[in-house]
Amino acid sequence: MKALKYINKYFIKYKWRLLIGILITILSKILALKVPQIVGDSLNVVEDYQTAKKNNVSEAELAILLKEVEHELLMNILIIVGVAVLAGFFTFLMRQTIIVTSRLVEFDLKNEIYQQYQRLSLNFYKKNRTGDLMNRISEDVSKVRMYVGPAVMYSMNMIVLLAVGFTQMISIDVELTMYTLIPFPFLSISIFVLSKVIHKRSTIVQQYLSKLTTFNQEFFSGISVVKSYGIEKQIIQDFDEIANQSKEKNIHLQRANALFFPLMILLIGLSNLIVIYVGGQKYINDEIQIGTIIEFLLYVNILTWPVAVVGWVTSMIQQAEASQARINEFLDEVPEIQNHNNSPTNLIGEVAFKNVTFTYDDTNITALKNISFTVKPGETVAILGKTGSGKSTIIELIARLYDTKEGEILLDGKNIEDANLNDIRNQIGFVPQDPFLFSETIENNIKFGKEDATEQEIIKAAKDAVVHENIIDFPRGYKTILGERGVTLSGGQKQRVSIARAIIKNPKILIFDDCLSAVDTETEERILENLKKVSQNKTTFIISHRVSSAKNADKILVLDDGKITQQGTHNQLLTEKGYYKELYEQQLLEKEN
Ligand SMILES: Nc1ncnc2c1ncn2[C@@H]1O[C@H](COP(=O)(O)OP(=O)(O)OP(=O)(O)O)[C@@H](O)[C@H]1O
Repeated sequence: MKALKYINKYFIKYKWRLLIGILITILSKILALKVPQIVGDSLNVVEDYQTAKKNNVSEAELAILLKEVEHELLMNILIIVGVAVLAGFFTFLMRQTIIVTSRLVEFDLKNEIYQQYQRLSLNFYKKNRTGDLMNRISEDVSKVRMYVGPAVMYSMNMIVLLAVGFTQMISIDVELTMYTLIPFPFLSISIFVLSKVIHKRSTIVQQYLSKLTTFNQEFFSGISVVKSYGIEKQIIQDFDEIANQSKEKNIHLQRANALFFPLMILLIGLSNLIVIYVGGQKYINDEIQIGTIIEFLLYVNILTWPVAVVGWVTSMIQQAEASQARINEFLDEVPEIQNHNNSPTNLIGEVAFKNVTFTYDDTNITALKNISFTVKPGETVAILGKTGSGKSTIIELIARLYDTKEGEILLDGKNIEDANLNDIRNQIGFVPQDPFLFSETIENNIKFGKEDATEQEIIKAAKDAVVHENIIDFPRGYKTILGERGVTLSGGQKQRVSIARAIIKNPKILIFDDCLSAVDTETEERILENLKKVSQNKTTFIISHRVSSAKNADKILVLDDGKITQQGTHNQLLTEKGYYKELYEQQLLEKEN
């Protein structure tokens, strides 16, 4: 129950609702336990009448007795009906309070996990798979809800029924109660052992469920690769393999689960036999009345459910414990990138790297080696270099997606880690290498950069990104829905919508990570021309493999294996022997051909 302690704060938050629910549960169970007593009394009244009949009581007295018996039976029937109606009403209220509380806690917990997901850094998402993330916020939270709602409700049921039921039984006949109780310790021990097995097996089942979700999620995301390589058969085989393993683990779990009820029924049946045998002997010896035996049999049957539920509730709690432990693992994760400053940071736009060396933790690849450069506010910098030379790493550090351990990154002369994280991200317009668009309208995808953007602003941004003409060609224009259920944009169109999204933010720093790779050189020219206007007073980073994207930049950095090998303007670099000049000549040749 260590992990589930986390949920206590929600019990406190909803204490009144829960307390009322628990009170109602107690009332409804006390009422339900009145029934055996009334049935027992009724039978005893009938038996008294039969005894009187045998004892030669006069006709007149018998007639009066019969009337009394009939009256009492009628009253008892009415009471039983009344109790049933009231108990039903209380059960309804009990669900309305306790089960509704569990839904509220489920909602809160999901929100909490979601907020933590938002806080966590990029590295966390690299280490954990999407299917697993989804499973913990859905499947695992559902398991925890079962603990907060049904488990609490049934536990209360059980405690009240057992406490009140046994008290009533003992008050009638201590010896008979003791005999009736004999099977219960066996029941508790076997439940305990079984629950442990169930806990172990359900943890494994949960892991397999995560595996399946992850597999499917990746398959759906990569559907075009799967289809184009024609590897559906292989995928089906892989899926079958995981699904089969998952099925085996589930069957394994169900085998243990299936033992619960037969075990309960066996031991409860034993209790019934004991009541009939011991009770019967006591009746023969005139120690108890016939109604008492019936009353005991009813008690045993009423107590069957709560005792049977012990096992269910135990396994529910253990499954919730396993799930909450998985949830806590993520909730306890400290975001690698922390905000150390809550006061506002307004960027001017100077960016400087001072002897920055950066190694990725997961791969141990040193992507940047002793990098130093300074970019003045409003300048445009182009970064060129072979693939894997560290270009994207530089801009990921500027957006503080990672923190560097060696060297310093300065924004406007101050260490980037001392700036307000939220503010710097808000003042950076970042177009990633592989742009992601949501299954939403084009308009909303562009507005993502500025929630309150007007229609004019959206059109202006789209025009600057040279995508406006493409958008208005769609029948629904800016209202065209993208993604799974909508239109699929070409690679170049996606890049340009993504550029519009960055431009509309009107940020202080604009970053384009090789985002013109999928557009033809003519469109590239037009975009770059527009960007000249847009990026006035904005520090702009353009990562590219093309000289055409870099040639107008105020400064060009050439990277090789994490080091800056050349630095200067287009004209300066053309006078030097090196990667830039080679690239220029090679691309010039390609153009001519
Ligand atoms: N998230 C990451 N985790 C671990 N290693 C990474 C990560 N991202 C990049 N690397 C490694 O760091 C090195 C530099 O990568 P980076 O993406 O910065 O290069 P790049 O110049 O932008 O390449 P490209 O032109 O292909 O985009 C590469 O060796 C790469 O494998």
